[in-house]
Amino acid sequence: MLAQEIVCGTSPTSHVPCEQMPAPTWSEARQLAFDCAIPLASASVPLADAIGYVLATDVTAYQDLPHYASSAMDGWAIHGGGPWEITTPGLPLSPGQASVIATGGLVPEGAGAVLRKESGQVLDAGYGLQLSLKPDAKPGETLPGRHIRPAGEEARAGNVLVPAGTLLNPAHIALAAVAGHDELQVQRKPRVAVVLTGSEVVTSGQPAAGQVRDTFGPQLGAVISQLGGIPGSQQRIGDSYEEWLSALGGPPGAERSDVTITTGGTGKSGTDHFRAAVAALGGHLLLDGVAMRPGHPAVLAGLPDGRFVIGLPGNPLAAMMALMTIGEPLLAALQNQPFRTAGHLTSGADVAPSPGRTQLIPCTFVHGLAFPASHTGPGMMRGLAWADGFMAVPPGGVEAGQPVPVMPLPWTSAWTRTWTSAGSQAQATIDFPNPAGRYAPWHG
Ligand SMILES: Nc1nc2c(c(=O)[nH]1)N[C@H]1C(S)=C(S)[C@@H](COP(=O)(O)OP(=O)(O)OC[C@H]3O[C@@H](n4cnc5c(N)ncnc54)[C@H](O)[C@@H]3O)O[C@H]1N2
Ligand code: MOO
Repeated sequence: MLAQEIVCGTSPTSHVPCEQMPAPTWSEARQLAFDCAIPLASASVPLADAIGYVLATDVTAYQDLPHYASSAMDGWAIHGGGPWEITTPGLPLSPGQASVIATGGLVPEGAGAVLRKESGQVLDAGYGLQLSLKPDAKPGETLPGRHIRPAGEEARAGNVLVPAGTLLNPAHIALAAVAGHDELQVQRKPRVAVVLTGSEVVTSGQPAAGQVRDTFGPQLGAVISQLGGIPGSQQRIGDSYEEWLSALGGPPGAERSDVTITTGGTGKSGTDHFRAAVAALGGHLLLDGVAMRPGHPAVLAGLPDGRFVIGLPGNPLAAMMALMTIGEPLLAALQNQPFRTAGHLTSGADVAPSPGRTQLIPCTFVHGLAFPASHTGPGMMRGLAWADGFMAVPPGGVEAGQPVPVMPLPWTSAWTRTWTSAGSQAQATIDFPNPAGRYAPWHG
């Protein structure tokens, strides 16, 4: 859903056309992509379906957890120090009485403790069964509260068990079930359609000269899911304006996406139609180019029906860096997730300056250092394939030993340990919890 105030470029207040403004920096572009969306509506879903969604409303305890005092052992509920006369289970106990109880059973009124089976012995006393402590029973077995799980020891009625904003994992769902919830209110996930463009793009086998093998079709669905979206339709078109118009307009009656990602056609040649098609559909550009490399021609637009369109450049690495710059914060905002700022690691190598633009370089994280990968040209996938994240090297470059902004990739363990398990917004700042592991902590 589009935010009410849509801005372009670096001005927060005016509606200056994008082309008249300097391209925003990488950080500004990320912030702008985040700020231009408001969260999608929430919906109530059955517990099991809520895993992987962001919780929209706190899950609270309807009653104390556990809601009654129960036995932690198989044995006897006892009143007093023994020996005890064994009575009917479930009835209130008077001093000197005991009754059989199973693990999880309701502790009867009057019971001060539970004597576990191994610690007691039963004799027929003639007038009834009598329970006594075994001589080898552990000390303290009859002390008040022994082997009783008191009511409310896990939570009190009204306590917040899972705060709104949490990305729900299976254990959260189990906790909600324990607390008596049947459905949870979750943030709707954005539906993301993909339009792959380019008549030179082929989808199988080895491409001939002048053709390229499609790198986006096989990976984008998974990356969209990893960013919290629901992959929708995937359409392939050539390079004509008519095809662009009809693909962005969408087939009549088709389920509308919240976001459409296009690939290619962000340049300004005769076969690049992103901007013209958006304009013809009554849309407007929210971002037109970013001061970064690769990926500088990336575009973000809004259509009158509330849809966002992300224009990824055709070059494969450029497209993925543009997706992390624009798509990642946009999808986070639509899901009511916090804005994710870059962390910092120490650079393991010098990176030369590139005046006026941020260099996005796939890198590996080794013992707290970030090492730029090789094979990171805008059209290459080889460097990214082995990377843990990417460096966002400022225009002035970076020297080995200096801190450099870094971000994890959605498919690496670094991402899992920083962001997808972040829970509440307050916990969502980047912090590696395992400094002893391969990934050392980020510097602030
Ligand atoms: N005169 C200029 N030319 C270019 C500029 C510029 O500033 N001035 N910028 C260059 C940069 S940087 C980029 S990035 C690209 C952006 O190009 P487009 O978004 O218009 O993309 P295309 O021209 O359609 O394709 C570029 C490149 O990517 C290949 N491609 C396209 N789709 C796929 C796919 N599905 N899988 C793999 N590869 C794909 C396509 O064949 C081209 O090689 O413009 C530069 N030019
Ligand atoms: O920005 Mo292009 O994205 O360098 O390949």
